[in-house]
Amino acid sequence: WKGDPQLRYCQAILREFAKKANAEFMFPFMEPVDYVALNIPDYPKLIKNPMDLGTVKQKLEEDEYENAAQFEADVRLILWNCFKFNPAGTPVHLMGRRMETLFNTKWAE
Ligand SMILES: Cc1ccc(Nc2c(-c3ccc(O)cc3)nc3c(C)cccn23)cc1
Repeated sequence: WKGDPQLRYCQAILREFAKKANAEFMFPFMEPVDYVALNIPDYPKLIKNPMDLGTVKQKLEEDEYENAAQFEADVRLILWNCFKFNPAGTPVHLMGRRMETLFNTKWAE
Protein backbone atom coordinates (compact mmCIF):
# COMPACT_ATOMS: atom_id res chain seq x y z
CA TRP A 1 0.00 0.00 0.00
CA LYS A 2 3.01 2.27 0.52
CA GLY A 3 3.33 2.57 -3.27
CA ASP A 4 -0.28 3.64 -3.79
CA PRO A 5 -0.79 7.35 -2.95
CA GLN A 6 -4.53 6.78 -2.44
CA LEU A 7 -3.91 4.02 0.11
CA ARG A 8 -1.26 6.18 1.76
CA TYR A 9 -4.00 8.79 2.24
CA CYS A 10 -6.19 6.10 3.85
CA GLN A 11 -3.50 5.70 6.51
CA ALA A 12 -3.56 9.47 7.10
CA ILE A 13 -7.33 9.27 7.65
CA LEU A 14 -6.86 6.48 10.23
CA ARG A 15 -4.35 8.67 12.04
CA GLU A 16 -6.90 11.49 12.07
CA PHE A 17 -9.53 9.11 13.51
CA ALA A 18 -7.09 8.06 16.24
CA LYS A 19 -6.30 11.63 17.39
CA LYS A 20 -6.97 12.20 21.10
CA ALA A 21 -9.05 15.26 20.18
CA ASN A 22 -11.51 12.93 18.42
CA ALA A 23 -11.49 10.15 21.02
CA GLU A 24 -14.69 11.39 22.69
CA PHE A 25 -16.75 10.28 19.67
CA MET A 26 -14.41 7.79 18.01
CA PHE A 27 -13.95 5.35 20.88
CA PRO A 28 -16.93 3.03 20.05
CA PHE A 29 -15.42 2.33 16.61
CA MET A 30 -11.74 1.82 17.42
CA GLU A 31 -11.98 -1.87 18.32
CA PRO A 32 -14.41 -4.73 17.50
CA VAL A 33 -17.81 -4.37 19.25
CA ASP A 34 -17.48 -6.51 22.39
CA TYR A 35 -21.16 -7.41 22.62
CA VAL A 36 -20.56 -9.57 25.71
CA ALA A 37 -18.87 -6.76 27.64
CA LEU A 38 -21.45 -4.27 26.36
CA ASN A 39 -24.31 -6.64 27.26
CA ILE A 40 -25.90 -6.49 23.80
CA PRO A 41 -26.32 -10.21 22.98
CA ASP A 42 -28.57 -9.36 20.01
CA TYR A 43 -25.70 -7.63 18.22
CA PRO A 44 -24.46 -10.69 16.24
CA LYS A 45 -28.10 -11.52 15.31
CA LEU A 46 -28.54 -8.07 13.76
CA ILE A 47 -25.02 -7.27 12.48
CA LYS A 48 -23.75 -9.97 10.15
CA ASN A 49 -20.58 -8.17 9.01
CA PRO A 50 -18.93 -6.52 12.02
CA MET A 51 -16.15 -4.07 11.26
CA ASP A 52 -14.04 -1.62 13.28
CA LEU A 53 -11.09 0.72 12.74
CA GLY A 54 -8.60 -1.61 14.43
CA THR A 55 -9.44 -4.27 11.85
CA VAL A 56 -9.28 -1.70 9.02
CA LYS A 57 -5.82 -0.58 10.18
CA GLN A 58 -4.64 -4.21 10.34
CA LYS A 59 -6.03 -4.93 6.84
CA LEU A 60 -4.29 -1.84 5.46
CA GLU A 61 -0.96 -2.76 7.06
CA GLU A 62 -1.26 -6.34 5.84
CA ASP A 63 -1.92 -5.16 2.27
CA GLU A 64 -5.45 -6.62 2.18
CA TYR A 65 -6.85 -3.57 0.37
CA GLU A 66 -6.21 -3.56 -3.37
CA ASN A 67 -7.52 -0.01 -3.65
CA ALA A 68 -8.97 2.90 -1.69
CA ALA A 69 -12.56 1.92 -2.62
CA GLN A 70 -12.21 -1.28 -0.59
CA PHE A 71 -10.93 0.77 2.38
CA GLU A 72 -13.88 3.18 2.01
CA ALA A 73 -16.34 0.25 1.91
CA ASP A 74 -15.05 -1.06 5.27
CA VAL A 75 -15.22 2.39 6.90
CA ARG A 76 -18.80 2.83 5.66
CA LEU A 77 -19.64 -0.68 6.94
CA ILE A 78 -18.61 0.48 10.44
CA LEU A 79 -21.04 3.39 10.09
CA TRP A 80 -23.92 1.34 8.65
CA ASN A 81 -23.57 -1.23 11.47
CA CYS A 82 -23.60 1.61 14.00
CA PHE A 83 -26.71 3.28 12.53
CA LYS A 84 -28.50 -0.07 12.18
CA PHE A 85 -27.92 -1.10 15.80
CA ASN A 86 -28.02 2.27 17.58
CA PRO A 87 -31.34 4.07 16.92
CA ALA A 88 -31.29 7.70 15.76
CA GLY A 89 -30.78 10.10 18.65
CA THR A 90 -28.90 7.63 20.89
CA PRO A 91 -25.41 8.67 22.06
CA VAL A 92 -23.54 6.10 19.96
CA HIS A 93 -25.63 6.87 16.85
CA LEU A 94 -24.70 10.55 17.26
CA MET A 95 -21.04 9.58 17.64
CA GLY A 96 -21.35 7.63 14.37
CA ARG A 97 -22.76 10.74 12.66
CA ARG A 98 -19.74 12.74 13.86
CA MET A 99 -17.39 10.02 12.54
CA GLU A 100 -19.32 10.04 9.23
CA THR A 101 -18.97 13.83 8.90
CA LEU A 102 -15.23 13.66 9.65
CA PHE A 103 -14.75 10.82 7.15
CA ASN A 104 -16.78 12.50 4.37
CA THR A 105 -14.80 15.72 4.86
CA LYS A 106 -11.41 13.97 4.68
CA TRP A 107 -12.53 11.65 1.86
CA ALA A 108 -13.63 14.60 -0.29
CA GLU A 109 -10.23 16.33 0.05
C1 LIG B 1 -27.15 -1.29 25.87
C2 LIG B 1 -26.21 -0.78 24.80
C3 LIG B 1 -26.71 0.00 23.76
C4 LIG B 1 -25.86 0.50 22.78
C5 LIG B 1 -24.51 0.21 22.82
N1 LIG B 1 -23.72 0.70 21.81
C6 LIG B 1 -22.37 0.83 21.93
C7 LIG B 1 -21.44 0.54 20.93
C8 LIG B 1 -21.66 0.12 19.55
C9 LIG B 1 -20.77 0.56 18.55
C10 LIG B 1 -20.96 0.19 17.23
C11 LIG B 1 -22.03 -0.63 16.90
O1 LIG B 1 -22.23 -1.05 15.59
C12 LIG B 1 -22.91 -1.07 17.89
C13 LIG B 1 -22.73 -0.69 19.21
N2 LIG B 1 -20.21 0.74 21.41
C14 LIG B 1 -20.34 1.15 22.67
C15 LIG B 1 -19.34 1.50 23.60
C16 LIG B 1 -17.93 1.39 23.24
C17 LIG B 1 -19.72 1.94 24.86
C18 LIG B 1 -21.08 2.03 25.16
C19 LIG B 1 -22.05 1.66 24.25
N3 LIG B 1 -21.67 1.23 23.03
C20 LIG B 1 -24.00 -0.58 23.84
C21 LIG B 1 -24.85 -1.07 24.84
